[in-house]
Amino acid sequence: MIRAHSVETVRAAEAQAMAGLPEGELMQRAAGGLAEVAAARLEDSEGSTVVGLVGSGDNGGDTLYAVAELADAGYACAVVVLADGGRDALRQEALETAEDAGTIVHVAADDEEAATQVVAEADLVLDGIVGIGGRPGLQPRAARLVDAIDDDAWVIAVDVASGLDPSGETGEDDAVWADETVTFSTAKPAHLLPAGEAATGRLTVVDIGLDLSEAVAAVERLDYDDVALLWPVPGAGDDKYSRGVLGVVAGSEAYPGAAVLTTTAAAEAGVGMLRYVGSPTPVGLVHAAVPEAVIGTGQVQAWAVGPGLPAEEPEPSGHSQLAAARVALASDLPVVVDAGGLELVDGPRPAPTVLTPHAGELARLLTRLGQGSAGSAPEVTTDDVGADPLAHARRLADLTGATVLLKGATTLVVTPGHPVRSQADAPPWLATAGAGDVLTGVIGALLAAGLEPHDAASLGALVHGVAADRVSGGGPLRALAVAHGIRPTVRDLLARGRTAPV
Ligand SMILES: NC(=O)C1=CN([C@@H]2O[C@H](COP(=O)(O)OP(=O)(O)OC[C@H]3O[C@@H](n4cnc5c(N)ncnc54)[C@H](O)[C@@H]3O)[C@@H](O)[C@H]2O)[C@@H](O)CC1
Ligand SMILES: [K+]
Repeated sequence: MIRAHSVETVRAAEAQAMAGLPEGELMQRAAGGLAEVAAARLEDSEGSTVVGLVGSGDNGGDTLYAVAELADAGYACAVVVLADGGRDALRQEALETAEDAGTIVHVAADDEEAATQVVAEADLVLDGIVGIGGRPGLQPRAARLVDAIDDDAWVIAVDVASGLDPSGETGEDDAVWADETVTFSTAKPAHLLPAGEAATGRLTVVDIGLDLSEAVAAVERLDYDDVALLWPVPGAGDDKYSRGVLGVVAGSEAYPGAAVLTTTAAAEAGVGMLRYVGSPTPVGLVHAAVPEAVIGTGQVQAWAVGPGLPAEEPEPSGHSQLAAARVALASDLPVVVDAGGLELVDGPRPAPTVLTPHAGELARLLTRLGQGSAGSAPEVTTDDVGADPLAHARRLADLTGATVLLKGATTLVVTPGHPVRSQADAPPWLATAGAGDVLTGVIGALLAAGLEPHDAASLGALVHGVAADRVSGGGPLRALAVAHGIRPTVRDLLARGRTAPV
């Protein structure tokens, strides 16, 4: 699992580490790790010129010491001072070390033209304008210099891409767009959340010795090795019932395929048993495509409700299906609710619940629930959710007490009382009709096996994304192929867990 810690947590760990170390030791470690990564990238790209953009804080200090090491190693190095107050505002010892090693110093406020030229010519740029002490946005001069960076240059953000909100709460267009971020001891929320992830680029964590083992993470991301830890694997004493029975209420005369996709994915995820509830056309299709499924209601351990369910415009043949959906939602069993099923959600349920909206569905649901509780809450739009996905997912989680899985290039899983999970495993090709139905089937299978909603949703998102990646192989995919990719993906991820060193 990748964990990101808040700025406050990192600063506390830093203070604790510094208490037992000589002054400046942490910065030396940070700068040393940074210089090592930079040198490796220069070697790979046969680059020779380095520019550090430096601000007044410790982020600038890290950068100055790293540039000094690169200058010592023979690279042609310059720094561009962006701190208000120029040279005097920098850490003097760090500046002297860089200059002694042969670094040329330009003060942007004194000669912006010369500074712009040196930036434009660099093969590698170290962004040390601001780090975790930064406020969102760049000052105009910094923005102009960042604009001057050559498209072919390798841009390394030191700790956090300058201009981002380190907490990843608010998005910011005016930020350094890094190819890589070198951060220290732990990821920061901005690296893993939609508001900052794209500007972060590749994330490289350099260990500087902060102890965060007991610290609560602000954001988590499951990785491949977590599958073996979390995936429900049957034991010798299990039978189909003990492994979990999933009831699927999905598909309709208008959208019969959703039933096939959801049940196929649940079967591929290895559910103990499947029950399917629907109208005649999808029943026929499920019968043919997933012969393992039992048609009709019966005892289940969890429900998957909603893909292809026209809850707003019920079909004449779908009344008993809609009634089954309402019974499932009113039950004390775990439920994953998607698409049409979300129209039936009217507040908290007393049992484990996963809601899987995309941005538009989340906006509609918040508008509806917000109006219900506050009387005159303003309408929430899809654009509102797009601009601030985490806050809106949190709002729905708070209103319903449910786990909210907000789909997107980065999928967020928000459960009250848990660190946010953020998964970015899928290729953009997965943005295709039916992909959500597959995800619902996988999460349903995991809930039926007894996983907590937070784990079921994030593990489901991971496996769904990895399966899509494998199926795509860099090209188009279709949702049914992703559903069929779930089984080999889980098998290989479990095998990876068995062979991983203990
Ligand atoms: N906390 C830690 O554990 C460690 C921190 N280190 C480095 O120290 C950094 C944090 O240093 P600081 O706390 O000095 O803070 P920063 O270096 O992030 O920047 C703070 C300074 O920038 C100014 N500023 C804030 N937002 C700005 C903006 N948008 N535009 C222009 N100026 C802005 C502030 O007024 C302040 O003077 C980390 O990101 C990391 O690079 C490392 O040296 C090693 C360990
Ligand atoms: K930075």
